[in-house]
Amino acid sequence: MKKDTEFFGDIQLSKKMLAAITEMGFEEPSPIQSQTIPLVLAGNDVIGQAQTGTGKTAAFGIPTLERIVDNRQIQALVLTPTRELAIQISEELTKIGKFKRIKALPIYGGQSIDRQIRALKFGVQVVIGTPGRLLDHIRRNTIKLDSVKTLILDEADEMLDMGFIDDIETIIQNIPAEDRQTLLFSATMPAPIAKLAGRYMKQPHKVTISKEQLTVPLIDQWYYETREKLEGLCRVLDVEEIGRLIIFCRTKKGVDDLVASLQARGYMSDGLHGDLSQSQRDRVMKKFRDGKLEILVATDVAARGLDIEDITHVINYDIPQDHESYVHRIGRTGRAGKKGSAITFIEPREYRQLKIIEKLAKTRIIRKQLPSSADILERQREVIKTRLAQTLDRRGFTDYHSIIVDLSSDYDPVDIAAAAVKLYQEGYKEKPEETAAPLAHTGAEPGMVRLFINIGRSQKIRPEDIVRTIANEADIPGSMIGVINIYDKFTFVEIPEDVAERVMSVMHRNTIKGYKINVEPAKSR
Ligand SMILES: Nc1ncnc2c1ncn2[C@@H]1O[C@H](COP(=O)(O)OP(=O)(O)OP(=O)(O)O)[C@@H](O)[C@H]1O
Ligand SMILES: [Mg+2]
Repeated sequence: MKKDTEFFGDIQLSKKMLAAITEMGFEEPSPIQSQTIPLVLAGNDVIGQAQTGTGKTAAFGIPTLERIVDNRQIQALVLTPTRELAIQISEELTKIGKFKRIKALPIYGGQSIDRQIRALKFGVQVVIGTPGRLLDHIRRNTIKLDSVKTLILDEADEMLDMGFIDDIETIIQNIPAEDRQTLLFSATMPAPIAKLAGRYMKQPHKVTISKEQLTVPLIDQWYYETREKLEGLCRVLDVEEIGRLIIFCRTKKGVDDLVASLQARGYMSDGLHGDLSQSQRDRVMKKFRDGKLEILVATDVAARGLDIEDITHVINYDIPQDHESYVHRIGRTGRAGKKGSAITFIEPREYRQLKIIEKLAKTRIIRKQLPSSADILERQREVIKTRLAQTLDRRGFTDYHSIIVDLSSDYDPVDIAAAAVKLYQEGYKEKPEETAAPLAHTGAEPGMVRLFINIGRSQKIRPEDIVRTIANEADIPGSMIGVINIYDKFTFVEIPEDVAERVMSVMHRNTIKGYKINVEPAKSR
């Protein structure tokens, strides 16, 4: 007889299932997977708790999809707290169910309901949804849940949290109770959840991986105490070797403000929060996943479940409201065995709150001093060294040989090279980002050039002062100068292209009301 099962660790799975997860690069089950998959396959209710990034999606996904039969009825329903997570889980389940040809459909608010209705009519076996939109479909009678056998609450504690509980109960009431299997998964399971779960679950098996520590040991965790968080953040961004980064803020406005400040300083960043349109949310997430965006600034909407490759750092620009939020936020890095760094900024009065989080998350968050100017310089030197080495390796600089040959009759070659680096470093200091094109037109009207003016801590400088100074120093009428945008410590002006060079050279290292200012072309994002 032909064998149609194979082993994943010591779990017996169908060949089709094993082929799919092998294609996904899974060789061995993770601890939560080896403990929960057999229980779920046997039809049990399960509460699964394991650290962030340890494969909980596949822990419920593999056995649930393995039990799905070949018809076009909804047999499994996954509830998630956010739209982005619904999309992500739908993608992962589609991969897991690839050879079983399982149709999974994400259903969430902000997306055309008609399109969802058409897809549901076509017939799918797994639905992954956010509670609000699911309720919508239930009320419109556009979704049939009477053949659902498995209900999964991913991020169960968040789902059962006060805000969601009524919605969840209504959804549960639409699923036949007799043969319903219920699964709860999360990295955090506060005690009251187990009690609540008792209402919906039948003799649940509780599986807990690693009781000692809620956070992942591969994540380095530290904090900075400062009253100047923006300045501190920029220093950190200048010294840390960052691949991809999520910065968490407490409020939507906080996200918008920080994005504006970072963009103005030339850091490629964009925001994600609940007030954006769904198409904006999708666009930002796509850019971030595709590596076209280095810094994602977000509210807690991005704290749970998101699995994005190579996030090297998570920064809590605002301290999280509780230890659960801390655990989930920092868990966006250090996933699937990779290393990560989690940095928290606190103001002096938030020290106690940090200590409470540290204690409840059963972790260690060490204190560090903000990088000094010397650290930043040191890092710039390293970057220059790397770039020089790359340039040397790539060749293509022979055009410049004659300069060196000419100079070497009078100077030592090592001195010439060092002087070239100094020249570069001085330029580099003024333009921290390599993308700073000379006189960038970033966002400016045709024929105009936008300049970025950093006025440091000199809060007393008003836009009129800036316009007057530029007009006087560069000898152009004030009416030619447009003031674009005013933030705390910097502002943009737009000036005609043909006077840009002059304004730049006159204004460079000038002062306004005795304060030193810094003028440079606005950088493209
Ligand atoms: N057995 C495995 N072998 C290799 N990689 C795996 C395995 N299981 C899961 N992964 C990968 O590990 C990553 C993290 O998995 P997943 O998103 O399911 O974590 P999680 O436990 O749900 O985390 P969170 O608590 O943040 O939601 C994913 O990229 C997933 O594809
Ligand atoms: Mg998850």
